[in-house]
Amino acid sequence: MTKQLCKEIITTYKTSLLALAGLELLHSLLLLATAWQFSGLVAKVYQHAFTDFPAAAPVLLALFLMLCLQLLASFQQRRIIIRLSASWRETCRLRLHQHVPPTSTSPAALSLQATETVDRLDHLLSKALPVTSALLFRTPVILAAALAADPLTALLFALTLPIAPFLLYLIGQATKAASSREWHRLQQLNAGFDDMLRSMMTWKLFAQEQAQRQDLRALSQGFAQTSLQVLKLAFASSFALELITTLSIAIVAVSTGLRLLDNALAFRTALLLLLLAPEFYQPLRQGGIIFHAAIESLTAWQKLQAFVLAPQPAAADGHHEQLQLPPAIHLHDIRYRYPGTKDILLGLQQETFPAHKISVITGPSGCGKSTLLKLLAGLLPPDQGLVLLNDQPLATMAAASRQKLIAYVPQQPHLYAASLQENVSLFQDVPAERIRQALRLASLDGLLHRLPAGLDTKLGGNGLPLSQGERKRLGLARALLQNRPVTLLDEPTAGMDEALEQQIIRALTAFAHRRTLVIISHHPAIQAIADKIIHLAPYPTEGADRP
Ligand SMILES: Nc1ncnc2c1ncn2[C@@H]1O[C@H](COP(=O)(O)OP(=O)(O)OP(=O)(O)O)[C@@H](O)[C@H]1O
Repeated sequence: MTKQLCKEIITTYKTSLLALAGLELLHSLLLLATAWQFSGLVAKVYQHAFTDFPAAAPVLLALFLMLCLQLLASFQQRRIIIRLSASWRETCRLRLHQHVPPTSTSPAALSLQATETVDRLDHLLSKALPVTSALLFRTPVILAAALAADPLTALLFALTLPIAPFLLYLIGQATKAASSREWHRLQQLNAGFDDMLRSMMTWKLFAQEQAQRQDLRALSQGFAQTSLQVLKLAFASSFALELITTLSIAIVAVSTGLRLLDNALAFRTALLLLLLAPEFYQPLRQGGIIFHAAIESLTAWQKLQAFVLAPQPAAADGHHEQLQLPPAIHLHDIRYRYPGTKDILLGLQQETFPAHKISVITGPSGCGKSTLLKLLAGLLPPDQGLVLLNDQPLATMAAASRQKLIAYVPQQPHLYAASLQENVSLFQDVPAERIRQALRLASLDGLLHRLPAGLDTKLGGNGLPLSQGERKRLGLARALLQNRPVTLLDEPTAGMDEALEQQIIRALTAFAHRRTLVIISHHPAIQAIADKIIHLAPYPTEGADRP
């Protein structure tokens, strides 16, 4: 899993990572030069080599410049890392958006993935990346310098270095499981809270808020406990690493100090080693602090990788240009069962929705009419069989081609927190007159006149809420504006009065000319304009007799 993530980041951000590596190397060499210069300065002061300040001025100036360059290198590294992390999170969100299955993921789970989960990846890049680059460049540079200056200290560095990673490995095993548990609890809490907010009115009506409150409290406590467990482990790992690195520095200090007393080591070399020892162990120290955050990031990555690593959706493949329009839709031996359910919901041997015609689907509630419409729209792939547009299998068409051919209006169209114009045009640049015309055809001109800011009136979110019927007609206006050769409508007139239904029917009859129109409806008035009526029967459950 980590390997795939690393591969993805390395291939996407090769140039930034190379720049980062170069800066880290420069930073390490500057650090070494500063320590060397500083130890030389102190040694000369100690040996009274400088008689006055001007004699020491060039060395001090060189030191100052080196420190400034170090700061500059750090600043640049930080900039690259922050940009890289922001860009990677943006990429993840875009891919999540591209690959979200339209029907099978709950909005709560999705919003958690798009916000909290993606943000947790930041720890990995903004915290773990600097430590990794320091371990890869600074540690070997200092080790090589120590080897040149004093092989015994280099040996001490080399012997104490692997203790910390080994310890982290042990702690990591425990942290991984705890982090996973914490994540699971957070998802439960999120879903519970989302559910409670949606059903608040119902709970109040049935005086059940108290029970809900208790459920939510139990979920929150569960999450708090697992979070505390993770924090305890994080504290233990940081403490263990601090202890080990401090002891290691102390061993190096005692060894150099004793040999200095014995005159086995020059003063300048001893000072240089003492200056370098904390720098050598610094990445390991930081490793302890970021280790827990990195595990959290990896747990988050587990949830995201299926979306992020999925192949990119192909651009329009020209299928929509080759088809004779509007296409007829043919079904061949279709079977569909929702993932996680026991029984097949839909089974159709042969069915055709003819071109230039209105087909109406009817059938008892729950028999799978809306599911069939989603199969026709290509939003759900059948488990078995083929959906063909003329002779082209829908499954082999690029999503972009499908979108150019098919408009789908669900039972409850979503209202975006945006203007009426944007809600109808779905954020496309469309002349206002065409939007007004679509609203007129969908019998929403009355609403348009009532709205204070006309097409610019904000809807959804904190804007104006629409009635169920208005929402339905807004979905219809979208489809009329999109003007696709295949238009699929799920109960477009449900809940409307007769007069309104007649207006919609007139608009649909005119619209159906030169299109393949498929409508789910129980209404006799809609069935009266149908060229073909398809009665969908519930698919027999296992053990029952097939019709
Ligand atoms: N995402 C899903 N996962 C599992 N089961 C689902 C899912 N969506 C729908 N179902 C189930 O599939 C069955 C058919 O649903 P569908 O909405 O297609 O029926 P319908 O015939 O359109 O019903 P209605 O006329 O009441 O709108 C229902 O029992 C429903 O619970």
